Amino acid sequence: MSNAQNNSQKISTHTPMMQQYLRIKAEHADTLLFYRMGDFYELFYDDAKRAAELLDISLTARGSSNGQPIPMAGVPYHAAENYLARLLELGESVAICEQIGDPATSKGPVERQVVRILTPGTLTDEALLPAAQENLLVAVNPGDNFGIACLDMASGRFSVLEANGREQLRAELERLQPAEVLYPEMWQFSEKELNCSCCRRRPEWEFDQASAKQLLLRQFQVAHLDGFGINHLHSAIGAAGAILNYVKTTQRAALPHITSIIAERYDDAIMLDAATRRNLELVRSLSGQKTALLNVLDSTSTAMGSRLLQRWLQRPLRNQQQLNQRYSAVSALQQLDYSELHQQLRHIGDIERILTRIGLRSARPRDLARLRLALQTLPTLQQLTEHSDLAPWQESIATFPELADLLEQAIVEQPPMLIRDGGVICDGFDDELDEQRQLAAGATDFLQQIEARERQRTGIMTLKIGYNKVHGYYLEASRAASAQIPADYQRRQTLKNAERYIIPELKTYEDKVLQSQSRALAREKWLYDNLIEQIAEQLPALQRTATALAELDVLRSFAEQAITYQYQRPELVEHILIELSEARHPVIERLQQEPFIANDMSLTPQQRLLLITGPNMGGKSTYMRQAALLTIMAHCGSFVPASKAIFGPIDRIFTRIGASDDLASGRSTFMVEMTEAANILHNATEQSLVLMDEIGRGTSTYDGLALAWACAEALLDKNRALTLFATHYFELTQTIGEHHGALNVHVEATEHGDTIAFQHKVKTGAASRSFGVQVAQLAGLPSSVLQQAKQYLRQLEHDHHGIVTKADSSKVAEPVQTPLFEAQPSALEQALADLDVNQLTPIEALTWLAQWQQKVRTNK
Ligand SMILES: Nc1ncnc2c1ncn2[C@@H]1O[C@H](COP(=O)(O)OP(=O)(O)OP(=O)(O)O)[C@@H](O)[C@H]1O
Repeated sequence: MSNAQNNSQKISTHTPMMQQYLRIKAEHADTLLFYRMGDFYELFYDDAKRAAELLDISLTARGSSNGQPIPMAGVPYHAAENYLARLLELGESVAICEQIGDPATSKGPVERQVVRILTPGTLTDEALLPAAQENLLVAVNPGDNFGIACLDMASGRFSVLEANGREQLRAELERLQPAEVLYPEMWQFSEKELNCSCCRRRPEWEFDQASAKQLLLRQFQVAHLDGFGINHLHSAIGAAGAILNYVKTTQRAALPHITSIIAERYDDAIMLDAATRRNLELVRSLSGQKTALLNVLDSTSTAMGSRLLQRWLQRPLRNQQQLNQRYSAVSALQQLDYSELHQQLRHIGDIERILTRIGLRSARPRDLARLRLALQTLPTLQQLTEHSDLAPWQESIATFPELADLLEQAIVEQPPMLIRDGGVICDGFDDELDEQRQLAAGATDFLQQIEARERQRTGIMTLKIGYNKVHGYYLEASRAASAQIPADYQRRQTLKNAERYIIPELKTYEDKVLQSQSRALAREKWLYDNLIEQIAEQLPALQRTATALAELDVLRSFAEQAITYQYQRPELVEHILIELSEARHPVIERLQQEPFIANDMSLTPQQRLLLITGPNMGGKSTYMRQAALLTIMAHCGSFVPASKAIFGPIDRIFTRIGASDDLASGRSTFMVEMTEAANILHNATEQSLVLMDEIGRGTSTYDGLALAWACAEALLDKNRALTLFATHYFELTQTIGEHHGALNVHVEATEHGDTIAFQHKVKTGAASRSFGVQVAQLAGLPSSVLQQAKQYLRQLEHDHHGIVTKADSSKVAEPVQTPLFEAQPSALEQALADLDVNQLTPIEALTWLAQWQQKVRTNK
């Protein structure tokens, strides 16, 4: 039991302030409570210890209560954001408890209330959010299917879908990379399964479908959910309800920016399983040093554009009409002034998130200044996008001249961070504010006059007027000048080198200044809130504009990339096909110094498997990956690095690339490899693109070869998927490569003496050998080991003539296992071999035959 809980049982023995604290803390047991004390947020008891450890701040004690010292840690109010950001990054949630009563009129401790709970998945504050990434709150509701709801709180984008089984759930969570996941408390999920370090069990009833429906109806102010097309997604509706419940509890405010919910359909997008998403390194690389596809494709001008590009890459579309519309837009943007467009879009900034903060009434003065600039830019953007192929976007960009005017008149050029200190609203915008400000300024002038006069009167030239909260306005003089202080000065405070005095006149003006200043501030705050209300009235239209601008930003980025790196417009057809001419790998071609060798590739139902052989480092993986990356780029609407690219319908992309131990879930390299292969063989269709890189290498030669062979055969004959199959098992070039529907190709390399040169050119036909030893030499293997390897290689080649058979145990260590390909004779074969036909009568022969037929039939 925590100290705080312990103490709360004896709450009445604490000081009144501590009683208040413990009452509030009891309602937020799992959350760190930031308790406002003047200019600090303070944490007590276990919260203090935890925060001190996580933030590396000092742990002290604030007096004692109930006879015990109270552990305390505190952060200054004005620097709280930094600390909050760090805590949230570490997966903590923080309840912000503010003073809401007036200290001057309070009896006992000033009234306090939790005004917001910050959790990793519900952030909207600029300082707490990563600009270039979405920050998603996801709820998972297991039922017949796994209902998934997902909210990007900072933009209001709300979506649902249902995953059919754990594999699909994993794939979706890999795509979404949630910041926080909610699930019903009856269920058991690990952080790894949910792909998130901040998972919360929520009460079962929050996922209840009927009450979830009611919540959604109220949120969207509609009579039924038919218009959203989500009625059939029962578990997902429950999940959406849990999200709304949670967000309402944490925000403690209305959520006007969440205006609709989208049902994501699996058929709309090319499906990518979790392993494929990771392996293809679409938006993040597997290791820190590598570069993801996103990094080379992203030349967007705004953070909201960059986030949209990530969403597009993670969910490539299948609708060819929509894709063609995007291609046409990219072509149009290539012809327009896309550099100027870039400049103008930069002015737009991140209005998506600004609009959310306006909806939540938490926008800061600088948000309004940025919105003003964005609104001023809209007419130019409309002009710059004048083209028939851009009509769908141009029409969605509205201009808001009245709002732009209003913000121009109301908000100063460079407003301060917070409205609290004033100075946000322009002079001349509001008569009453001007009047209060003049009064305050007039009084300040008067104080300056007093200062000048008193210097004159006393002859103390260093005499100055100052102010602090305790003593108000005072006159300060150095202690050395004490003798010159007139009799009407009343001493208020003695410092080390100075004395502070007041005079009655000063007190009178102090009241005036403070009154007019606080009236001006109150008026300013009122005007500011009003302004936000006026903007909020137009929120839906503004959000539509923001969405169109984000899309335009991504399409503009595609156009720029296409021109800079000679990408071509893909062609989409209705029959099954992937045809690439002179294709390049979009990431490697940018990163490496050496020129990149372009290659062709053709997959059709008649030639649906390419068996790729060639030396290590020859470029097999690169060739395969580029096919998948180009397919994904094309299905986002981007042009592709190839002189020509034609795609038929694609339903899924599968990859079995590389291998790593999954120690956390207790799976070995080989187990991971086989699990991924099983997923492919169960699910790939003739419209799927399958990348199989060196399957079987995780086990012994025979098992590996056998498995690779059987997998390739199944992909060819059963799945009939479009398959790129790289292997070092040369035996497959004869068994599979010459199969109907398959083609042998190899990456070229030439041998120069003992070393090897890679041409990286893909050619028809099988490779003759592996060059493994030569590549090992390039890698710097010790020459004694290399010499030994060469000798063993000669022995092996001599013994096996290229085909793997049982090795000679007297010469090399033999892989110990039963040879899979030496089939044992079946019982029937054995019986037939044992049969002496000459000894049989015709009747016996017929009986024998009938018996065996019976046996065979019953066995089937
Ligand atoms: N078409 C190409 N043009 C230029 N360089 C290339 C090309 N393809 C590959 N490379 C270079 O060769 C390196 C090795 O390529 P890759 O990993 O595809 O080889 P691999 O045949 O799959 O090797 P292994 O069998 O060892 O996995 C790449 O990192 C890249 O630098």
